[in-house]
Amino acid sequence: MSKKPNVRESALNLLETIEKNQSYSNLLLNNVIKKNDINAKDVGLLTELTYGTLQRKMTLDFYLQPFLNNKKKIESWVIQLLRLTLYQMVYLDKIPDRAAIFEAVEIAKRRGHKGIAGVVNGVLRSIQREGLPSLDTITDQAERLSVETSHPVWLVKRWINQLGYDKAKEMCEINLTAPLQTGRVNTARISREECLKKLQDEGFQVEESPIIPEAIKCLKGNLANSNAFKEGYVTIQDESSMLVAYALGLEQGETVLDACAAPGGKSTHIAEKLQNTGQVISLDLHEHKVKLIGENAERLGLTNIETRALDSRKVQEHFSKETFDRILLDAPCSGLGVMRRKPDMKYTKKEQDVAQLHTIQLSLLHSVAPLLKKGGILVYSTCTVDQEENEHVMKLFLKENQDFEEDSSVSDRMPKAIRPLMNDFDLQILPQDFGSDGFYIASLRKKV
Ligand SMILES: C[S@@+](CC[C@H](N)C(=O)[O-])C[C@H]1O[C@@H](n2cnc3c(N)ncnc32)[C@H](O)[C@@H]1O
Repeated sequence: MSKKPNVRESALNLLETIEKNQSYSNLLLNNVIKKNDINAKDVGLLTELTYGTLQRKMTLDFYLQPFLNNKKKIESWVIQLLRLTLYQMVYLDKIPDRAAIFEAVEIAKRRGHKGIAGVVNGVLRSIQREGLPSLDTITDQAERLSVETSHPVWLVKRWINQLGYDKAKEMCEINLTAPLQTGRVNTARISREECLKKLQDEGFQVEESPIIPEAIKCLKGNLANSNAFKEGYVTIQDESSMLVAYALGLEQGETVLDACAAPGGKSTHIAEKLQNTGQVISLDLHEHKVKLIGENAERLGLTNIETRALDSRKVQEHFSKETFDRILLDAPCSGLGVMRRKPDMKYTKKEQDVAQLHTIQLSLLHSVAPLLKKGGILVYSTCTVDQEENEHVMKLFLKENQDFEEDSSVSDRMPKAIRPLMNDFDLQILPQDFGSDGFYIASLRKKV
């Protein structure tokens, strides 16, 4: 009978799969936890080891490099094992170095042979003896920040150019920390106070968000496992995403198009804000994704959402001009604002991806624009922090669509705490602003 892998072996297996398949770390981790029925204590350690090692990959490689110089070609699983162990030695106070090294050597013996175990032991003991190489040898500012915070140098340079060094540095640093889980209370069914009470009675450590009236912070536990979630009182959503429904300035009874809607986080928020009146038409490319919107709506008891699998670049074939009071385009994007949640993205994204997205974002905007009623509001949002996908897209769209104008009243609709961050008609949230995802929201109005 095969023995269940221990936590470090599971972390090693995960790191290998993530690197080979370039699969999303968050999805893989959840699958492994479910499949191996890992207990709560070990889930914490497995998450820390996997995410931590991934988050710090480039820094760990910088530290390892001088100790690997004279070694013949080392297999990739051994490199992963060295990264994983060095991560524990450098960043985790609770695990003594000797325990981390002992475990690594045992894994190397089981997975490889005595020779490999000897290499692993030798490299780790040398680091322990000689200490880590100094980052001060890197003189270029961008390169140093890249290695120090484990972000590709093209991205660091891009952020320094767009935001300045200090903001770029803050963002790289916060990307190394674990995000807090936040939830959105379904105010069509329950007040925030009552929902908090329900969750507290279930043993969750939750509190009000000071930023958004219907948001809660979950300090301990996973809201997805709560009865309040299963019974449709709460949805797991980042606070930045919750601002989109505010920007739309919804009024009861309105007809709203959500053109890129799956899995339905924002559609369901809109439907809740409409208090189950009006109609939300939620589109996404594929049937299986659209199904998720329906499932979420059902869980939340929302009956004002209609879903369709559709390429939103073809919406004009399906809906008449000036059908909708509000349109949301929560566009496909590079996701550079959510790197904390998906650290593997740091190493898989390429600079040319950003330029390609810009084209589809604009074409989606052009397609949905005629469907908006005169005087209606079009909100464009992304979970990225890149100007090319955000401000530049807006600028081009406005230039080519003279029947739209910047909607400077959007600030009045936002929660008070957000207003100081707003520009005239748009808002770029950085993860360091209040700990939420990096996110962009712009509001445009169709001229009357
Ligand atoms: C940022 S996600 C949407 C998240 C969603 N608004 C939410 O809050 O749950 C972008 C979505 O756009 C969809 N998408 C990409 N291209 C599309 C297109 N041409 N037509 C419709 N949906 C598209 C993707 O499938 C993806 O689900």
